[in-house]
Amino acid sequence: MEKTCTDALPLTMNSSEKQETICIFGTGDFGRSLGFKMIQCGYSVVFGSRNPQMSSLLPNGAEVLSYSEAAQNSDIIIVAIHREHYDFLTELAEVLNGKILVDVSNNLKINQYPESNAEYLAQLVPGTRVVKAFNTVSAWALQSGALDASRQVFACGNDSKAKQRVMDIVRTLGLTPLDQGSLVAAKEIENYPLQLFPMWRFPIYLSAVLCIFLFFYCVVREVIYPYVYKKKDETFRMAISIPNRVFPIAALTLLALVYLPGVIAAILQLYRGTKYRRFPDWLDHWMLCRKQLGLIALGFAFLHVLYTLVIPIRYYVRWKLRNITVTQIANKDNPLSTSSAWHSDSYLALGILGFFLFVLLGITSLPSVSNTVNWREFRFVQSKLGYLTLILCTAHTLAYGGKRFLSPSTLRWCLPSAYVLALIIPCTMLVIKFILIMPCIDKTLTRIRQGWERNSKISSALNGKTDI
Ligand SMILES: Cc1cc2nc3c(=O)[nH]c(=O)nc-3n(C[C@H](O)[C@H](O)[C@H](O)COP(=O)(O)OP(=O)(O)OC[C@H]3O[C@@H](n4cnc5c(N)ncnc54)[C@H](O)[C@@H]3O)c2cc1C
Ligand SMILES: NC(=O)C1=CN([C@@H]2O[C@H](COP(=O)(O)OP(=O)(O)OC[C@H]3O[C@@H](n4cnc5c(N)ncnc54)[C@H](OP(=O)(O)O)[C@@H]3O)[C@@H](O)[C@H]2O)C=CC1
Ligand code: HEM
Ligand SMILES: [Fe+3]
Repeated sequence: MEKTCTDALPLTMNSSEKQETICIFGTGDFGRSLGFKMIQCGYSVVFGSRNPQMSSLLPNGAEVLSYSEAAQNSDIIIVAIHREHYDFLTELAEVLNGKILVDVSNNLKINQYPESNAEYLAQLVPGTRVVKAFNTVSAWALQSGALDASRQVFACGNDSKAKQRVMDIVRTLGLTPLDQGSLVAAKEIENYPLQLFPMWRFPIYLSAVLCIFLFFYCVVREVIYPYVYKKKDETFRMAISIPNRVFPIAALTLLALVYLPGVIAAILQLYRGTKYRRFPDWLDHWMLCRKQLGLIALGFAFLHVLYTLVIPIRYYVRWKLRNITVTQIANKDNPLSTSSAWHSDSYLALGILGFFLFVLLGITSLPSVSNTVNWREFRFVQSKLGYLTLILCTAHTLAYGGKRFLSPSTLRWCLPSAYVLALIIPCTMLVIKFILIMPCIDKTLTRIRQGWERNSKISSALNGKTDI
């Protein structure tokens, strides 16, 4: 079992077990934090610095020398210096010859330089073996131990032995090394910490546009229309009842958009008669951000449930109930309508069941949970239960609308009730999916997915073409 150091107290190592000496160039934030962590894990650390006497705040137990003296103490040198200050390393070429240089640098902008910092370092001191690593770990996380977000260390390098040595150090520090191949991958690794939720951008924009559109649609129907025709001020609806239309409709629409690409992908494969041609980029990207779409949809569903919980305590609802009670007393008999009881209880029950499965989908997408299930189990939950969630939530909305569906009395300026908008994508989707799972079609699709091709001659000629 490999020894790794999590956040243990400095280990007292007897001399025989002393681990190798690591040299760190630069006594700045990152150099100091990495040195501190390394000493904690039993390494001996020698810092290289421009002013060894002046360096303060260094972890105790560390030695600090000039760069060239420090380099002679180890064959692994971690260059904790900004790329802009690499030039002086050419003067150390002789003492660095044959050593492993670990480039930990990041840039301020994506693709700031034509080549990666690691490749630039390899050009500056060609006699060394450069490995890229540690740039995705923050100095603060190293120091505070809060490594949850950045426990993964992407590593790459042309010399596999050197890369292995560095990855062993990563493991000893309790981090997770991910081998990304040769030094060519350094550019991507350097861009990685600069991206800001790359997979969330499209889903967030789409959700924002959807919510804004739905909000104004409901304001037109439920605030402006009554004001124009009945001079009634219903602006208070913008606080609870309109958001409690916007959020559930957005939740249902986004949930349908999670499963729509799978349907489009299936239709594409049937149309092409093969699974061996790439999906168009827009479909690829859509497929890749389904998780984010699904989680945003779940967030909206939660909001909808919270807004629904407060319905009975709303002043407006209590005022309405009081009025109904008064009229009921006035005209005495008002027998229970079992059909209305059935109607309201059934749509609520469908909503609760749909929401339960929705939450289950969200839980299985937590890495700690999805890592414990195999691919088939994951797909069963995400795909099969996902569709069941969609069916239940669509049925909940249909039942909620009941007989009002598109009845002329609900149209306002020809605009149907908002919930009708929620039904467009899910119902279309479910109808197409229903057709796709017809045995005759499903059998062909399954064969295609198992590698059968309608006409391998034509498709081999077409192979590699990307779009339709
Ligand atoms: C709350 C929530 C959380 C979610 N979390 C995640 C998550 O963590 N990770 C995630 O990936 N998704 C997540 N999703 C999105 C969604 O549940 C999954 O992507 C789900 O797998 C989609 O199922 P599908 O049947 O539409 O598509 P898939 O099962 O992915 O299939 C899509 C298409 O891929 C092709 N295909 C599928 N299987 C094969 C095969 N064996 N051979 C060839 N082609 C094939 C077919 O064309 C198929 O139509 C989440 C959704 C929600 C609502
Ligand atoms: N800070 C962080 O969280 C992370 C930083 N990194 C990377 O680590 C490297 C160091 O970052 P960080 O420690 O924050 O930077 P700092 O500016 O805090 O420290 C850089 C160190 O480089 C040394 N250095 C050598 N030559 C020069 C020079 N000409 N001008 C200035 N400094 C020089 C200095 O050490 P001395 O004075 O002893 O010579 C200085 O302390 C960078 O490449 C950064 O991208 C990567 C991941 C996270
Ligand atoms: C605990 C679970 C749920 C309960 C108790 C519930 C309850 C309700 C209630 C009471 C309404 C009527 C709201 C009103 O008249 O103001 C409603 C409407 C609606 N619900 Fe739910 N719901 C649940 C879950 C869901 C989920 C998971 C979805 C979709 C993903 C959803 C989608 C909708 C939609 C689209 C409407 C119509 C909104 C409108 O146009 O007014 N609901 N729900
Ligand atoms: Fe810094």
